[in-house]
Amino acid sequence: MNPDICRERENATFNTETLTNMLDGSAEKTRRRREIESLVINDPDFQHDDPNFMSRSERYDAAVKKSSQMIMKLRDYGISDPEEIYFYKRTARRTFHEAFGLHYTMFLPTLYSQCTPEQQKKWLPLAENFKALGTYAQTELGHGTHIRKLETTATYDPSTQEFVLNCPTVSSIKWWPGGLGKTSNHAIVLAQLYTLGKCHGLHAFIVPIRCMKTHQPLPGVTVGDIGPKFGFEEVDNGYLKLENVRIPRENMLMKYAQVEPDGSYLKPPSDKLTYGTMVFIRAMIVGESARALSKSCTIAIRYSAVRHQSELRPGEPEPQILDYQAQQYKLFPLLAAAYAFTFVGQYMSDTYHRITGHINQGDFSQLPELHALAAGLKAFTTWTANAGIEVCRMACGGHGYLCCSGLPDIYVTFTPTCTYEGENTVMMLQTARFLVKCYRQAREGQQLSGTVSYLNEQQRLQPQPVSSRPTVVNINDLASLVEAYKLRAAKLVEVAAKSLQGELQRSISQEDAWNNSSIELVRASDAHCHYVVVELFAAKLSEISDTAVHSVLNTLALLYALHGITLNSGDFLQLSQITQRIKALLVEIRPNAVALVDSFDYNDEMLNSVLGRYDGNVYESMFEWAKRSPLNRTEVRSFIIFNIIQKK
Ligand SMILES: CCCCCCCC/C=C\CCCCCCCCC/C=C/C(=O)SCCNC(=O)CCNC(=O)[C@H](O)C(C)(C)COP(=O)(O)OP(=O)(O)OC[C@H]1O[C@@H](n2cnc3c(N)ncnc32)[C@H](O)[C@@H]1OP(=O)(O)O
Ligand SMILES: Cc1cc2nc3c(=O)[nH]c(=O)nc-3n(C[C@H](O)[C@H](O)[C@H](O)COP(=O)(O)OP(=O)(O)OC[C@H]3O[C@@H](n4cnc5c(N)ncnc54)[C@H](O)[C@@H]3O)c2cc1C
Repeated sequence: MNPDICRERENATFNTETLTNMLDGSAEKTRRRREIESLVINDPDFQHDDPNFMSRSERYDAAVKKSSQMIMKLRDYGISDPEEIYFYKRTARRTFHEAFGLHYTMFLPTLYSQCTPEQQKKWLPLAENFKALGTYAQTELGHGTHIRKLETTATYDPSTQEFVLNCPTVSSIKWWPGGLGKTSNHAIVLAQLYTLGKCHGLHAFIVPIRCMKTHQPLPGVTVGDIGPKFGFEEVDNGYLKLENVRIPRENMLMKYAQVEPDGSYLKPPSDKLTYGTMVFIRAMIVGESARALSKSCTIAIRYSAVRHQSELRPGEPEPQILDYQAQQYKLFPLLAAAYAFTFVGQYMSDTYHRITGHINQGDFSQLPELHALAAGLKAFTTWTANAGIEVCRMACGGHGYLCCSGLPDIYVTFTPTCTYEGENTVMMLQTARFLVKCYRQAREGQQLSGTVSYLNEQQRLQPQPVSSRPTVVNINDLASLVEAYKLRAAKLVEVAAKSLQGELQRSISQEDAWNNSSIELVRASDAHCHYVVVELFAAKLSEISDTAVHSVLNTLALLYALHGITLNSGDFLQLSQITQRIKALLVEIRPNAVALVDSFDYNDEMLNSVLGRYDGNVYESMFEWAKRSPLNRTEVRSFIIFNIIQKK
């Protein structure tokens, strides 16, 4: 064990186990999570080669093998609780995606949420037993964001009681679905429904694409892999062209909208229910942001504790790089954000399940807020985490650029979360749409509840303009900082609403007014989400009884809030003390930095980083890893070089 890292742990002011238990929910939950993780870590079947030394095809093959092994093993262990399955899989996957990822994350959840009981009876046994292996095929070459314009059609033929599916143009070819290229034999296809000559918009259909016996593409189906990407090398994101593919009427997901045998159409209670799976994944991605950022911080902070570089004072030994204020300023606000997002992720998951419970009872009233919250927080947390991972990588200097640091893999695997499940700017604009609506309702005197209840104050504080209200009050008091964020959000929502109003007064169309105000609208959403994160962090603190853990998390929460103010200082009143206070907080966090990342409780196998190793023995491990590079298998690799040298 590296002596520096041992000393860091000895000097921590709190018990990491207590904090880990709190993050997990209880000591028992920590015990069970670790038990599940150790099933993977101690399993010789999961000691695969490092994917970085494999070709793309080898990576895909290894991912398929791993996915099928996971299915068998989960069955053997009798693990069936979704959360426990998730623990098992994320340990086995480590930083990467799994070959059957879309089956779990989108295909199955869509069947659970959008099938009738009869459809569930047919499809769930097939899907849960992996006879029907599925993906979610929505995006087309020509349209990803604007799904109302998707071109794939499903036309009902009452004479045979079938839907006929077609991708009529090149731009309508389905493009991107994970697991579509080679793995899946079924796809949930989003298509424009036509019945009795009328288009009823997007609906979801279960489409068999490959033979369940031979795995060959079915007639009318052209399907394949879209080629290498920035990351996701083990995933066969695919293309799909459907030409007159017939499926039975019962293959339309009919929990909400229905097509009767004679072709008559029954409307759903809300046409946005078809988008439900996206809301689910957006809500879950918030927690994934926390995981990617906490892993990156674990690597960068542990490494910064063992890395010595330069001189602080002449003649003295090189200090740990974690002692440089500039290094702390890079990493500790990200560490604070990782904790904040962990709590926000838990909140988002709870909120999703609570509101979905109401939706299942026929109460759709909270769907708009759920959509706005999931869209906004997905965008807010993925943007921050995405940028933060790169900061962590650069904070490790040159070694951060090596794949064995783990950071490049975390980055390339995480960065598409800013694009998939709704491109982030577009998601922020969806949240803004909800905020502006709420703002107008509040101005009309309606009482708002939930995360937007602060907009009620617009009325109370009139005629005083929001922009002239006092902002930051007490920089050492979290409640006061929450208030500052609330006022900033209220102010920026008002600015956006007024920009829209101003544009409309110039008698341009609603749509152009919206487009001309989109910078203000995105800023309003960002401020709203930032407020929600600070508020939830503060709320979490009130649940913590352990004094030492409370104290260290309070320091992190203050840092998160104050650092956010400095990044957006134009929106707050500038307070000269804030930078000084931030510096003091960095000093406070310094002795606990390693213990705070230890509390995330990533074991070495999951972290997969030579720089972030628990024992801090980074240099020995880097050398061992380098020896395994395929280029080192022979001393003379390229005979071209050999020939050149010989000619000289
Ligand atoms: C047992 C199973 C256990 C499973 C366990 C799983 C555990 C998972 C854990 C972790 C998972 C983490 C991550 C996993 C990663 C998986 C890999 C993912 C791979 C990627 C997949 C994809 O990308 S799928 C494709 C995604 N595509 C999109 O997101 C498209 C984005 N576009 C849209 O959503 C819409 O087109 C858009 C919202 C932009 C606009 O829609 P439109 O119909 O045009 O609406 P608009 O006119 O703007 O608004 C009308 C009205 O509707 C409201 N609204 C819009 N969307 C929704 C919605 N989704 N819900 C509710 N309401 C919605 C909108 O606000 C408007 O309202 P009003 O203002 O009119 O009231
Ligand atoms: C790794 C990966 C996996 C994926 N997996 C799947 C999958 O399994 N299934 C599936 O169906 N899809 C999948 N996708 C596709 C993904 O959902 C889309 O790429 C995503 O929804 C964004 O759509 P787009 O690519 O059309 O981007 P575009 O919408 O073309 O965005 C391009 C730019 O235009 C801007 N823009 C677009 N519309 C607006 C607007 N209204 N206002 C302001 N700006 C706008 C955006 O902000 C962005 O800057 C995957 C994508 C990736 C990268």
